[in-house]
Amino acid sequence: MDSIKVVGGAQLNGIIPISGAKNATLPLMIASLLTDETLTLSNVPRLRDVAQLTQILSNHGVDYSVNGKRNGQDELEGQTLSLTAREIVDTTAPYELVSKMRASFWVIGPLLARMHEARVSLPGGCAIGTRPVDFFIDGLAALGADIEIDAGYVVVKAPGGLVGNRVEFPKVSVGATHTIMMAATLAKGETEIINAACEPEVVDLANCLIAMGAKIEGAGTPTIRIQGVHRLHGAHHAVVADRIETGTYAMAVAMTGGEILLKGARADLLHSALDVLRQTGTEITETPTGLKVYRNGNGIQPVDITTEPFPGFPTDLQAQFMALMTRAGGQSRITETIFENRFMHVQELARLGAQIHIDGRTAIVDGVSALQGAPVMATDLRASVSLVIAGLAAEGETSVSRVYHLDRGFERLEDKLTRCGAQIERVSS
Ligand SMILES: CC(=O)N[C@H]1[C@@H](OP(=O)(O)OP(=O)(O)OC[C@H]2O[C@@H](n3ccc(=O)[nH]c3=O)[C@H](O)[C@@H]2O)O[C@H](CO)[C@@H](O)[C@@H]1O
Ligand SMILES: C=C(OP(=O)(O)O)C(=O)O
Repeated sequence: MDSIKVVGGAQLNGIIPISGAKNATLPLMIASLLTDETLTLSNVPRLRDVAQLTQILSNHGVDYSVNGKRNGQDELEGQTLSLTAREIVDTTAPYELVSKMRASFWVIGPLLARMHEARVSLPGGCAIGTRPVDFFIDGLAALGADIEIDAGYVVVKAPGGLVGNRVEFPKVSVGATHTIMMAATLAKGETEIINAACEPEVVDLANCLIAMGAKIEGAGTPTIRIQGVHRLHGAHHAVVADRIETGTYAMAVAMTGGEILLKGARADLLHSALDVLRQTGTEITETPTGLKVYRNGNGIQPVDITTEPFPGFPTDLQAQFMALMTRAGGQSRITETIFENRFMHVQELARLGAQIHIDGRTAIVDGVSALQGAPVMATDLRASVSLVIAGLAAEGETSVSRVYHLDRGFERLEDKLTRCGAQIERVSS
């Protein structure tokens, strides 16, 4: 199993290209199930989750082809992925495939909308909480589906097709918003989603669905209205920049010092996290090509944060921010409100000398003047990268094991950081 070795102490200077967002790419790929024509996605990141989802989609009958190329500076550009679901050959999404990735459960919406039936295993994904699927079930039932849970599978049927309705989520859910929005595009009549997720990835999916012929208004606000159509057609869509990757590298520079241009990054996708970073003493400037992030030798100021749905501080940056706060000049409080078990990085950061204690949903971090490198274990995707950020600033060598988590969501992490002066390498065993 591969591990990542980081020798801390180097500043980061240079350019980091920001990839297309994993969390937009996955629902966009799933949207290909809604049409028998080709959906072409550009700026697709090379990630384990993307490869995994192509397997799941091909099991349903989706043909796909991938093209990637290098630009003039020998920099890899995002891939172009063409997906064609001319015929759906299987409406079952099996446990062996779905258990590896939470987002694969979302195929339930398009399969039901197009084929009027689906049998989808209950999902897996990052072990950061119980992560139930009740909002999906209630939402699809509101659109007229009969639903049964059978031996770990959600079995949905709507023999006469789905019918638009009002769907109100008790709590904001990104995945349930994606799924109901996709299902509603082919339902009869109007669907209104209340308390919809406003995340940029929902807007990106809505834009792609609109390009495919869907009638959707209000994506990016808490109320989305979808007027069902008879069929969707093929389209070309470029995946939005990854705001979590952007925030992660911005925090890495805030940690090590230096100056980085995050090429292709968009400030409007992560205002709250950038505001917090500015309060820590990091300078962030918008430029025509991306975001410039700079921190000189001055210390890191402690800042309290609470994770919230967009436009609040994202839970997917909580672990990385905690890593940064381990070196702050004082105490900070980090409150996680989205997932009940998303502090697994705390005990690993402690191995590096971080001083953190947990009080319910809040982690209280007392900044230390130095971290010391040590062997640590990645527990989930964002936790893994928080250990890399801590390792970049720790004295000596940090070895992060179980990096397969990292490969789910960070494209060429070692390569991007090495080019900016970090001492980081993958060790295969
Ligand atoms: C692939 C992808 O895009 N993953 C993101 C997505 O996950 P995901 O879509 O799984 O997360 P949700 O937004 O659905 O989860 C938000 C909260 O709602 C709860 N909930 C959700 C559905 C449901 O039926 N019942 C229920 O109780 C969850 O347990 C959680 O407490 O949004 C999360 C929140 O921004 C991010 O951390 C993940 O990176
Ligand atoms: C939690 C994440 O992914 P998933 O929802 O696929 O587990 C994530 O991207 O941080």
